[in-house]
Amino acid sequence: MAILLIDSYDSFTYNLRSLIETSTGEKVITIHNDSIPYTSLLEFLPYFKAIIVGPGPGHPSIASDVGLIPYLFDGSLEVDIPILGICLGFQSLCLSQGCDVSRLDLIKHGQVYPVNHFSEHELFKGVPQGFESVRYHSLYVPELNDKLVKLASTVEEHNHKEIIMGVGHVDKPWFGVQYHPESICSFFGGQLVKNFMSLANEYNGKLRHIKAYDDVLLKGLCKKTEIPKLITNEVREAPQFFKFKEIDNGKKAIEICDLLNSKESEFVLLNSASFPGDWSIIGLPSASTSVYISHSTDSPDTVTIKKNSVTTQVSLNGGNIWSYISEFISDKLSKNLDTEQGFPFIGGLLGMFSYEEGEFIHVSNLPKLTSSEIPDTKLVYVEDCILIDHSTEKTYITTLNPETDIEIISQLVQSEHTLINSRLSIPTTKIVKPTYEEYTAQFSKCQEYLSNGDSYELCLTSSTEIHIPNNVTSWEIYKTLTLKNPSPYSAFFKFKDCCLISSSPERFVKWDDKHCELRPIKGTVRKTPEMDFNKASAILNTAKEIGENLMIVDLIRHDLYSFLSRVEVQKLMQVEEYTTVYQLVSVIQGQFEKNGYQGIDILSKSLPPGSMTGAPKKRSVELLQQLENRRRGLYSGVCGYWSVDNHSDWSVIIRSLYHYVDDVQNDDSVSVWRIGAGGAITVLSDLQGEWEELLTKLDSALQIFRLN
Ligand SMILES: C=C(O[C@@H]1C=C(C(=O)O)C=C[C@H]1O)C(=O)O
Ligand SMILES: NC(=O)CC[C@H](N)C(=O)O
Repeated sequence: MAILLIDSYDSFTYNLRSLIETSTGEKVITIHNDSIPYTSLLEFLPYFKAIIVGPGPGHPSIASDVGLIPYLFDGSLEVDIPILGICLGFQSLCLSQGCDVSRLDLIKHGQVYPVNHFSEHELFKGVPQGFESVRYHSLYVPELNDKLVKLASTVEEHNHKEIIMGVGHVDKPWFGVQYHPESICSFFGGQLVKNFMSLANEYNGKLRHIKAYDDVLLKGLCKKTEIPKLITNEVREAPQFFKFKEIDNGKKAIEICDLLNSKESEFVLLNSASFPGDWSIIGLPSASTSVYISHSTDSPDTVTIKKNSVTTQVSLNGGNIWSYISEFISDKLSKNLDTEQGFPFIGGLLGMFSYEEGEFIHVSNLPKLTSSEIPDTKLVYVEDCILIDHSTEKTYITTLNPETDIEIISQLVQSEHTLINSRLSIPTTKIVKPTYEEYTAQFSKCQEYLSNGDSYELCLTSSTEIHIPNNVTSWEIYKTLTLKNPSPYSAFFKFKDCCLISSSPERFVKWDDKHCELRPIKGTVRKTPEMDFNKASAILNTAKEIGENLMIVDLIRHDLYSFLSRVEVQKLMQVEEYTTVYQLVSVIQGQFEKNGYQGIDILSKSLPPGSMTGAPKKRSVELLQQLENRRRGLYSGVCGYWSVDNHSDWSVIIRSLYHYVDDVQNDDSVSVWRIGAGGAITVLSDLQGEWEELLTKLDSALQIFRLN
């Protein structure tokens, strides 16, 4: 026997599923509200003890927002099924019984309120008065009619108005709550679900016969939402070949790369020279063993491979880029090599994925960024690396290739070199920034979507173009940026068709065989001489900043719970200091299970990063696409590595510059580089504040340029 959970494409659904499973021990089958027609669902209903109708964007009266949900409440069944509606589900229940659904005058997204309950109702048994719960809603039910009884409420602080937070039907086994019991900041959510199931069991015992759980039948029902695993084969115990050598070398990663650059030796660099990344990784592509993998969302069905200087187009044969790279690496993949040195990377894939490579984006509706197709996935497989451990200041040369002569690399790295003077600033011929007028119009559109209940938070972003004369090299730009804005996830990737220079402060996901860790940043305060840590902490400890961060923490928990059953928030909203800003950071960890999903499954289904979209993710991405009407390209994507021993780390591409090979002006004498910048817009945002925040973030990279 099971519980049916109906998802309205919300970003918190799997948090709810986990809450139901852990509090009741029941199996949960999840479907979308439009997975099947209601008439087809009818034959499955006798197998379910109860239905939980989850939250979601939109309005309960809009058919495309709620799908089959209204039919559940039309009273046409001979014997009713117990139903608990949450937020949009609650509003749908109230609307179906003839109550109005109106818009709140002060909308609450990600805000904690004390809730009181009444008449000692079973639904709130064991729940104290004034229990804290998170509200994510624009709409509310102002008044109940005689079919529904008020079971809980909260009070608005601005007008002391009571807002209904819980209802029960007078003669049907239907209940609803307006708040989100599954949020990380809600209490007694599990108790509520447990109480609902006791009520449901009591009702079922008297009136319903529930059919025994039928795995095949019910799996057929949820076919649409089940995600296949990307790695299916047994991975080897250890890499086929691995060798390393510690070298005596005082050079920093940037000095080694400068040396390689001066010798025209190819390299890619992940330069985590400061907390929380404590290693720098230099990948050394080689003509014989390296493989370049490119994929463009404009040609979704093929991937371009370059190996031994030969380029081939490979059909994905019905798969996608994720199945391709998983297959590519699967015969090389081994269990974590737990070396004494704790190498994060021993060879494998290094590179990046663009925003458009993520879910829910309809690229064909967007204008192209350059005249030719741009890569949305750009990876290089390398077997030779230089690794620098910043905690011990030790340098290692590593290889997966028995043919590699580590001595040759050691000698190269150890050869005499002084850092070639970096430029204090980079000359530009033109900088095209977003305009305040355009931003104002987009900001007010965001507010409209937020107040209609279509989104709880929208990460609105802009693009700035920088025209740089071609006599300035990308490596020079990198050196200047990393000097002015050192960051934990600094990176330099130069490929034939694109280049990325990142000074990102934000980890997206890191994984090994056992865990994955996500580290969203949301909440930003500019550093000035007057702004110290304590003052910034006070600003970051307000409803606006907490709400922004909380929404993304809940969204990421959902992304992880869609694959894993053990997810933990290890840090909730801590203030961290960076070169130009203070940021509010949370850390969420998920644990992998034996023979279950792995890190690559999570990465493939969690892009774009929630901190760059807002929540609910699907609807927010769609709205942002309409609003921004441009490709974000590498900005808002991720860059990092996947080691063949299944250690992996990806950062969010922000505070970064990027360039595509065709993006040139004036007969190729000037290259166009781009920087994206933006921030989360919520109902508590103010236009001026958000605009300044955007400029602050933009400045973290823009500060290195001067107009010629
Ligand atoms: C959108 C950007 O940053 C994102 C938005 C943040 C915010 O709204 O506070 C903070 C960090 C990033 O997740 C950017 O840097 O352009
Ligand atoms: N969290 C939700 O389910 C929100 C429901 C509805 N879209 C509102 O804003 O009120």
